[in-house]
Amino acid sequence: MNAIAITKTKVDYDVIVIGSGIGGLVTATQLAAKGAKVLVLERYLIPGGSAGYFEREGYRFDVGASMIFGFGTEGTTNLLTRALAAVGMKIETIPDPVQIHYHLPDGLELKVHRHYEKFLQELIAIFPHEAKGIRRFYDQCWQVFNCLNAMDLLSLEEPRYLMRVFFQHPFACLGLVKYLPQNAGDIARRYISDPRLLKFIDMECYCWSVMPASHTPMINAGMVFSDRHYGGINYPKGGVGQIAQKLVEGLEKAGGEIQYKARVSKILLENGKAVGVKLANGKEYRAHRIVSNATRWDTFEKLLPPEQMPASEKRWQQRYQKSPSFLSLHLGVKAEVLPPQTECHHIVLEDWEKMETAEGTIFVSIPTLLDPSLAPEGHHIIHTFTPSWLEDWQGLSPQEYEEKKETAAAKLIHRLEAIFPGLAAGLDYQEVGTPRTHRRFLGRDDGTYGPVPSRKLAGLLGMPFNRTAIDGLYCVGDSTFPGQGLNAVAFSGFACGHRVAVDLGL
Ligand SMILES: NC(=O)c1ccc[n+]([C@@H]2O[C@H](COP(=O)([O-])OP(=O)(O)OC[C@H]3O[C@@H](n4cnc5c(N)ncnc54)[C@H](O)[C@@H]3O)[C@@H](O)[C@H]2O)c1
Ligand SMILES: CC(C)=CCC/C(C)=C/C=C/C(C)=C/C=C/C(C)=C/C=C/C=C(C)/C=C/C=C(C)/C=C/C=C(\C)CCC=C(C)C
Repeated sequence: MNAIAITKTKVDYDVIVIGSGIGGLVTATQLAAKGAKVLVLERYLIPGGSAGYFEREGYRFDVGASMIFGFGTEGTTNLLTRALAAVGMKIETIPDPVQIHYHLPDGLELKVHRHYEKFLQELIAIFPHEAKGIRRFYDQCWQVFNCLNAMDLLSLEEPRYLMRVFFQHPFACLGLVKYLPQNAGDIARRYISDPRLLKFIDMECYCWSVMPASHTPMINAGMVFSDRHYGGINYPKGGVGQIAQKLVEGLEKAGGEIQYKARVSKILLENGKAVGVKLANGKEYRAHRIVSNATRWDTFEKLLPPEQMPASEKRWQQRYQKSPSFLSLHLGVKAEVLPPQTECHHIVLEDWEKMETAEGTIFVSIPTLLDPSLAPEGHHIIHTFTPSWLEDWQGLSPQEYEEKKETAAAKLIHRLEAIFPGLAAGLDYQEVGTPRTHRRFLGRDDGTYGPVPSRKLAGLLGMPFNRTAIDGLYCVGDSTFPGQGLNAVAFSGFACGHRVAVDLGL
């Protein structure tokens, strides 16, 4: 396919996408499927970014979490299924019967079953006096989800789409308009008063938004708290890395291109318009539209001159801050370490005061319980991670850095012995990642997990869509509406692809 020729200067592509995270790849595949000439530039060796993988001694580890939303088969919110289908791809998935097994302070033990009513019964059995409030809160989440799940999910920056969707689903649209400025904590407090139950709701939010309920947008809570029972949590066979691999396969089949080890060092501007990119190796490519899947901090402070940062970006940086990064422990363990009936995902916290502190909450994923092929026979993967800030890992000598990693890993393993007795003795392989690792391999400023509100905001209202103040430049991924999460960045990719396609007249 030929690039659309508008200017006299040679234009190599219709669209260049910087980065092959799931946000970037969904944008690229959506556009390639519509006939655009697309190039994806990825600085690393494989695609996927936070949803990538690495292999060591017979284990295939997911870089990020293994709890995947968006692989349902019904409705419109199954965005990973739909993104793959758009380029003729499909992934076999394995359903997870329990989203999370919580191990919380004061013996609060609870499983979030895929079956909604079973989850509610388990929660109500612990808080019988709040039975009504529990139902009313989670039922409101369903109202949000049902609105979203009724409509085509595309760019909210495209007036003709908004008009169409409003005429097709007026009540669903008005429902969403009502929830857009709200946070989950305010709605929970309307129905629930038990402080311990409210702390539980905080943890329900924190474990994916890294913010308590008061700072977690209700739209996102509605998606997560309902889709886990609707489409469910489904693990891609062969590991999370399969999602990006298949999207790349589909991209190439649709005529798109991807280059690895291609680090973009600069977005090229002419008369204030983004017209191309320059790679670290000096090569330059030009395109009609540039999409950045790097974080907004990386895009506007490193790929563009920071002294020319648009006022809207400065305002965004005041509203949102970088969430912590993670200390990640990738463990290979003997199978007998896991008690029978162990669930795939766990959250461990011993003291409510520490939920948001560094190395407070522990997240655990054991993907081999769903797909045993990811580890050598008789072994499992235990991926455990906990919030950690870059500054705690800076200014260390190589030896001090190694020692700090060892100490932090030993502390985590010791805490995990509470749910997996014998873990330390059953270790077969161990690799520790720090915020420095995330910064280096994912190219994310300070290794951040993504933006979080720096103060209480009105739900999702402050989160920017895909267009930026710079003509021809778009952002996609978790620093755009609606934020972190694979299904969330897939939405951002659908929206970005849609907006760019309309702008290109495709
Ligand atoms: N369970 C889950 O839902 C789950 C699991 C894993 C990851 N995640 C989420 O995925 C989201 C991230 O997705 P995303 O699409 O925003 O981005 P991403 O950070 O995953 O991907 C960005 C990509 O851009 C590349 N890149 C950065 N700068 C570059 C440059 N200058 N030149 C070339 N390439 C460059 C990086 O190498 C990376 O591959 C996060 O929110 C994360 O939490 C969620
Ligand atoms: C027209 C008118 C009037 C109006 C209009 C309105 C409208 C239409 C609106 C619309 C809106 C929309 C579309 C929206 C959308 C949204 C979305 C899609 C959202 C999504 C979301 C998602 C999410 C948030 C997800 C997330 C997830 C996550 C983050 C996950 C994570 C996980 C992890 C980390 C795990 C951990 C744990 C353990 C391990 C335990």
